[in-house]
Amino acid sequence: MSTSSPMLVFRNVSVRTERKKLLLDGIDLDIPGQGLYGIIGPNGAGKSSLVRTAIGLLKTTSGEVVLGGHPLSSWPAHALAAHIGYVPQQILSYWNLSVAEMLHLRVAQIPGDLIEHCQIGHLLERRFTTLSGGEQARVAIARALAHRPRIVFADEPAAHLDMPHQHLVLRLLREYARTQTVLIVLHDLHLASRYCDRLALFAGGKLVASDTPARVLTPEILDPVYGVSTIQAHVDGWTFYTVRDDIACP
Ligand SMILES: Nc1ncnc2c1ncn2[C@@H]1O[C@H](COP(=O)(O)OP(=O)(O)OP(=O)(O)O)[C@@H](O)[C@H]1O
Repeated sequence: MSTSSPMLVFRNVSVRTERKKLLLDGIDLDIPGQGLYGIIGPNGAGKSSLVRTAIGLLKTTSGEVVLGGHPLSSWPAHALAAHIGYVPQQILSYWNLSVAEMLHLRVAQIPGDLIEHCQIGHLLERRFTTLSGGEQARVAIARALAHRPRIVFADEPAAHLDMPHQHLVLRLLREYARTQTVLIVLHDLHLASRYCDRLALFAGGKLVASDTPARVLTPEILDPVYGVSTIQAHVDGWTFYTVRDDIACP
């Protein structure tokens, strides 16, 4: 399939839990065959549910997810595992493995440039469970990219990272997205505006807007969704976002 065709398509996708709670509500979205695609929105908006549905961890109640031109439901599990990389929101390891052992579960030969780019060379012999949150996040990103998947899902990979490592990881994912598809959940709107090619804004399980960062990150669109009055500051060509302090958070 060419990089110009969509890599991932949601066609009128709704997802309900067994107790009938609506997690996603009629989502129509095309994710291109390359580029860094940001998913933003308030807590509980449905961002993780979208990612979990895209990789088959949540089943659609109606509508269809199409991955690489084929219905997600038709993908054999081993082919799906080879095609995608996933950085979950909560990174868990149930075994007392070293970082090198964890990565070797994915690939026989760990790419040296990936170790360098994720800055995890000094962590390879450490037990994963003893790492700090930021160190675990960098290992999780290396693990997600190690087998060169066609599409990567990263659910808040920047959440535990300090400022330099946030940019390190965003640059790494943007570089990867030059030829592949990367879908990333972000809360930091500055990072979203600076690194993402396109953004999809979610609220209450619905897709509110899907466009370039400049077109989505406007007070007219953000304020009703976040229930606050946003301010944008422009410094050195970058845009930074915050809220006025004279209003109550929702
Ligand atoms: N299995 C489930 N059963 C019941 N409710 C669920 C389930 N999974 C998610 N939810 C609820 O659905 C809503 C969307 O959850 P989701 O994790 O997709 O939000 P999110 O946008 O990723 O939020 P956050 O920014 O807080 O991580 C939340 O209210 C959540 O509590």
